[in-house]
Amino acid sequence: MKGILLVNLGSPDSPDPKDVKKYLGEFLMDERVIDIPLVARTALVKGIILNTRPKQSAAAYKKIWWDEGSPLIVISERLQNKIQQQVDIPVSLAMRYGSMTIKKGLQELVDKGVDEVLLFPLYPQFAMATTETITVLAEELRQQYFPNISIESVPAFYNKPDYIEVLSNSIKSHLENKQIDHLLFSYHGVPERHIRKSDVTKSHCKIDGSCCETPSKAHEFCYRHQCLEVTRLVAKKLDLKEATYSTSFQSRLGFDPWLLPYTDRTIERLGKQGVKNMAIVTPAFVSDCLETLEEIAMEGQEIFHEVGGQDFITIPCLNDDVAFVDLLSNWINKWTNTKIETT
Ligand SMILES: C=CC1=C(C)c2cc3[nH]c(cc4nc(cc5[nH]c(cc1n2)c(C)c5CCC(=O)O)C(CCC(=O)O)=C4C)c(C)c3C=C
Ligand SMILES: [Fe+2]
Ligand SMILES: [Fe+2]
Repeated sequence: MKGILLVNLGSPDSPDPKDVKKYLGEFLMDERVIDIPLVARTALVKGIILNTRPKQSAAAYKKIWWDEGSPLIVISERLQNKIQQQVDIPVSLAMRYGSMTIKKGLQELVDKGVDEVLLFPLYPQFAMATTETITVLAEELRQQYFPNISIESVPAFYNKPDYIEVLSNSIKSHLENKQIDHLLFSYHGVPERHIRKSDVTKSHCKIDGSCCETPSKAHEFCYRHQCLEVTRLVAKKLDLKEATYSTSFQSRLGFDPWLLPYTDRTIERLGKQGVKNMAIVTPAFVSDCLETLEEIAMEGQEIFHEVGGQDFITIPCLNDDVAFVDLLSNWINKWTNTKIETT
């Protein structure tokens, strides 16, 4: 029997610094997130980051935490429940980090009689630190604990026309009757090094002005290309004029060069250049989370107001919107009957 495992990033069990430290320890010790040799990674994460960051992150989590729990997890559960109502096969939910493990999710499916799993990383764009770490871990767990099941993974869906349509419609509906001067597409950042590492051609990704627009096999695994494509395709669909939108990357951690331009500096620059009303959309996240509710909706807004900006509209993620539920359920139903199309 077929079954679905939706996988998102995960959150701490609570906004308590102790739980945040445990969660960050697991997350940042992942070799696909902080991709340096084990000894250096341990020294950096356990010796430096975990001594200071958990307190700071816990304070941020406290600002956005809901009575039901972490927004990212609550929203992912709502999505799972709504999809389950539209498909005939079992749908489970797991998180890459934290208590809702992929192992438990696979076990739940196996207990229901599933032996063919469609692994569905909830990320529109491929990244080593998201899609790849999920698929690699799921395969390791399969080999070790579930050798009698098969796992097929849903690839990044950043350029699927029906996804672009749902995203564009969501943006349009949130901007209805609003006068905005600029729409910023802010994606989670990654270190530039991750882009080069994921380049299957080993020579295409120069992270310059043009490589991401020059067709290449590398783009199947190029996070930067896939982010820029989402912006381009949505802008085309919504007929946005060139100077009225742009792309930036948020949530930088550490001192390595990450993808440019940075979101916080872009918001500041836009405000200083006289943009009075701006909107911001975050298409690397399908569920609202710390990075959208705190870093963008709170910190981003504060930066914009400090430099003279006025209206700052944060467009919610697709979350459990009916159109997004229909989209994912449609893809799942197609796979249930045949095989899902790959990009
Ligand atoms: C959308 C995809 C994401 C990518 C790519 C990504 C890369 C990445 N992240 C860090 C470090 C942190 N990320 C944190 C939170 C966080 N990151 C994502 C998504 C991506 N991360 C989400 C959805 C969240 C929010 C989780 C939630 O519970 O709401 C954090 C924790 C918060 C903080 O202290 O800032 C860290 C740390 C790195 C190093 C990285 C590298 C590629
Ligand atoms: Fe992150
Ligand atoms: Fe590129």
